[in-house]
Amino acid sequence: MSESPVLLNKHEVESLLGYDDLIPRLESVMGKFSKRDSSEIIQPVRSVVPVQQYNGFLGVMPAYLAAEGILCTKMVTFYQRAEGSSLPSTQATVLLFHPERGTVTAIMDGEAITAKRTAAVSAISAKLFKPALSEVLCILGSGQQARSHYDVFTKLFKFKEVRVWSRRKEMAQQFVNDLQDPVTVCSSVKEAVMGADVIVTATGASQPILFGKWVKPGAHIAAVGACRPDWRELDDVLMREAVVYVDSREGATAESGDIILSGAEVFAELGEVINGSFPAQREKTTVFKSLGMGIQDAVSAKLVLEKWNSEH
Ligand SMILES: NC(=O)c1ccc[n+]([C@@H]2O[C@H](COP(=O)([O-])OP(=O)(O)OC[C@H]3O[C@@H](n4cnc5c(N)ncnc54)[C@H](O)[C@@H]3O)[C@@H](O)[C@H]2O)c1
Ligand SMILES: O=C(O)[C@@H]1CCCCN1
Repeated sequence: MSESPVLLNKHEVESLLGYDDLIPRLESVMGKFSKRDSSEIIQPVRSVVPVQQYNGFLGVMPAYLAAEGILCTKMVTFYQRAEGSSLPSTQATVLLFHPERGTVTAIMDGEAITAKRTAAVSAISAKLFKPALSEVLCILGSGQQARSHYDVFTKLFKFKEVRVWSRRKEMAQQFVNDLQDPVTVCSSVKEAVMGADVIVTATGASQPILFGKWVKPGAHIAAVGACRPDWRELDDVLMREAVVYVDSREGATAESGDIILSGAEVFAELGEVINGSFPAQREKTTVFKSLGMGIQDAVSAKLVLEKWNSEH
């Protein structure tokens, strides 16, 4: 008789998933992915079903990591919400399967996984690409991704100043009120990014909000929003002047409006830099365009289940 799957809610996943264990696993799996060894990793570009009348999408993100014995799928809905909407824009559930039996071994919240693994991968990009002397961090957006990015970037790096901007200033103020350490609320994107060494864009924008003319030469931009071919966060100047890195070439060329519409060239995948196949051009202005990958969810969910099993 097959055992029932382990069911884990958002609070349980949140408490079981820590960056100290997660970051090395993500570095390893991103490097393996970029080797394109299909006997190791199978991850198709996600399937996305538009829910047009509600400005939403359903994404299905399968991944199989043979060596680690991880068979996983994340189902995620993401919506462009009207300003002031109380509904979350991103919701997700992750299923783990027994690779041999095909049975479901765990069903867990995907929102905490998505928030943490996305920020962790951005932090890996910052480790590789941010200027040697990085004193100012700027975060554009004040939602789930903005908070997870704040948490992991201030955990890993020492910044003299952290700034935040949100399209609704009261939301930026609320974001800051929830934090222990001082963060400057900025009234415009220009004010927030001028002189910043590291910029995180984590908004639901579909038109550019970050313009290359404002960006300090040599800065690093971790851009996690705009995950549709017709959505933008970054303008053409920035996309064409920066050295552009991506999580996956296939995902970026299928889904990134910032890359597709600007005609920017992709220099390398993050995993190719981790493998040493391509250099980290830290001295130049760099953009890491993140779309999100099923393998990131897979290693995150496996880590959560391992931790849960060790405690039960
Ligand atoms: N790269 C990845 O792996 C990944 C993972 C999850 C989410 N995302 C994307 O990141 C973005 C943020 O996700 P989230 O979960 O933090 O969402 P969220 O709804 O929690 O936060 C979105 C933030 O963007 C702001 N915003 C919304 N529309 C805007 C607009 N038109 N202009 C400027 N700001 C706007 C909101 O006010 C809010 O501060 C979304 O585009 C989402 O699809 C990417
Ligand atoms: O990889 C993810 O989880 C997200 C879902 C929302 C759209 C962007 N990618």
